[in-house]
Amino acid sequence: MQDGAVATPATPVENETPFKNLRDGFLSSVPSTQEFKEAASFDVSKDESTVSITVVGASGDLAKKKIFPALFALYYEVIWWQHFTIFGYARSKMTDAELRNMVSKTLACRIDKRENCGEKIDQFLKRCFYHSGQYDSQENFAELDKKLKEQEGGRVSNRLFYLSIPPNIFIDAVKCTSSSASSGIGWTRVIVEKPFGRDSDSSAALTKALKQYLEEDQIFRIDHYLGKELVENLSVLRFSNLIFEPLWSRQYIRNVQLIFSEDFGTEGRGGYFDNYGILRDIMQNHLLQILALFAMETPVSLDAEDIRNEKVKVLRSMRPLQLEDVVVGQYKSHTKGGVAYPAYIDDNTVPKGSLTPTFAAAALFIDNARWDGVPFLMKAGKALHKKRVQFRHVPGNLYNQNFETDLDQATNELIIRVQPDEAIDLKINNKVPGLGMRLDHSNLNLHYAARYSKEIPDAYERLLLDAIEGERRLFIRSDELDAAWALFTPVLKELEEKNIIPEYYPYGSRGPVGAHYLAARYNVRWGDLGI
Ligand SMILES: NC(=O)C1=CN([C@@H]2O[C@H](COP(=O)(O)OP(=O)(O)OC[C@H]3O[C@@H](n4cnc5c(N)ncnc54)[C@H](OP(=O)(O)O)[C@@H]3O)[C@@H](O)[C@H]2O)C=CC1
Ligand SMILES: O=C1O[C@H](COP(=O)(O)O)[C@@H](O)[C@H](O)[C@H]1O
Repeated sequence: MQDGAVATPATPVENETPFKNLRDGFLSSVPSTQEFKEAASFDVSKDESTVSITVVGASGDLAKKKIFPALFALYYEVIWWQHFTIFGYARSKMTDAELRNMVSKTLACRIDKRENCGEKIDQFLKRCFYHSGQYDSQENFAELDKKLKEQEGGRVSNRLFYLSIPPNIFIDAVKCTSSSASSGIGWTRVIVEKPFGRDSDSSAALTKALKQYLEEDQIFRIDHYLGKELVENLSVLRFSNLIFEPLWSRQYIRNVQLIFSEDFGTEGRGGYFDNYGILRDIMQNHLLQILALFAMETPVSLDAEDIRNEKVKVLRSMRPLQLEDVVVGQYKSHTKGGVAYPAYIDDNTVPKGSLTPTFAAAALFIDNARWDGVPFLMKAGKALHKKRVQFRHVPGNLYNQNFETDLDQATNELIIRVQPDEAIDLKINNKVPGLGMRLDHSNLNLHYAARYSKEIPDAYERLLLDAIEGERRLFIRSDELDAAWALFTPVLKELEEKNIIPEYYPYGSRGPVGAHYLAARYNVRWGDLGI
């Protein structure tokens, strides 16, 4: 709490909530065996069944950076299923020992952070195996199936395949998985990584192809932003606080801003990125998902289908993005403090003369009774001056100029910082103490690091646990995906067909000035990136 206004209770909320199930205890403490037994509803058949997780593309960047560390964190925090196996699968030749060595390197940085971590890593690695094969070989997947069966030891087998591979080989891998390596009696689920196509047509084709081999409820389309703590908290903030929900409409909210800013370029991923650009990489998925959660109507229940129904409804109420409501940019080289930062096109995996946007700002509108006329402004960019993802909404002002304050400055704002330093800030106006009447602006804030001692789980931990539990709430349904692409496809086509030249901005800057003109057109000033 800033400005020393009100004392907060000394006991953190986490200590007031007794352990109820594995998720409640998740990351706060490792549950005792007794607690684990009491949480039997978590996995009723844990003695008889097995869970096998196969990371397809195990040699790749995402597997090393996110998936194996998340699996280990789940293992460390949740004791986990008595019988579980993790397989890496890729074309690279590796033995089990080499995979374990690779995984242990990715975990090394965690060792000193957690109690008994080294011991836990050793136990975890013993459950990790590797099989080398082609992504389109039924025979190689049948070999994997055989190895999985050996580990499953005749128990009911539940299998999760995480497709951490480039999109052009998704379908081959799904086909082989479903025909040669799916589980017999238990469930088989497949996590699919973005990008889910490049536009409406390619996305529909991908969905159609996936559905040749899988039912919709077997497909878990991951958008890792939905697994981020502050994005999860958005619905809680909205629907459990009476002070917010009545204000959540055009009547009180002037504009909503969703800002994604990275302080590094495409570094090493230029080949992938150039085929997609920032609108597809960040806006059409991560930012639009946050927008949908922010703007949807109250769902009938917290069930996955009820929430996803509301998200689809709000996405379908939106106007497709118009070319005049988009500004695109691309970073150029810049030297600062004697260090030369490269331009996007200096990346040797990017084609010469590429016009692919690394920055975009956009204004979107929802044509429904709640949001009619409210601009939802998005800004996303790489190689900017700060690393920050946040969104804010700006309600109208109740006071007027008579009180020696800048009217625009005096609006209330709710700022939700997704990362880093997760925080929620509510900007309020208050009177400066004294005999006069002068207004000041202060923040009521919840800074997670100060409020909670527990480590915030990585989005991939939450999402992997959800997929294993069959919880679909945070995964994208195919009709959601169609609705999201319908909003972006026309403008993406226009940008490409008209060869729109991006505005060039220096690496490490605040991005193109065009973003400010776009916001100004809707009478909006971008919020400062700091809270
Ligand atoms: N990396 C990231 O931060 C993010 C990635 N994603 C998505 O996750 C998925 C995996 O990403 P990432 O790990 O970066 O991908 P990689 O490029 O590292 O590829 C993963 C593995 O797939 C195999 N592979 C790569 N290219 C080909 C090819 N042309 N043909 C056949 N096999 C190939 C390689 O394994 P081998 O040669 O051993 O078979 C490689 O190790 C992608 O869909 C990506 O879009 C999504 C969000 C973030
Ligand atoms: O999906 C993607 O997300 C990352 C940013 O993820 P974060 O969790 O680190 O915020 C982005 O760098 C990448 O380009 C994109 O594909």
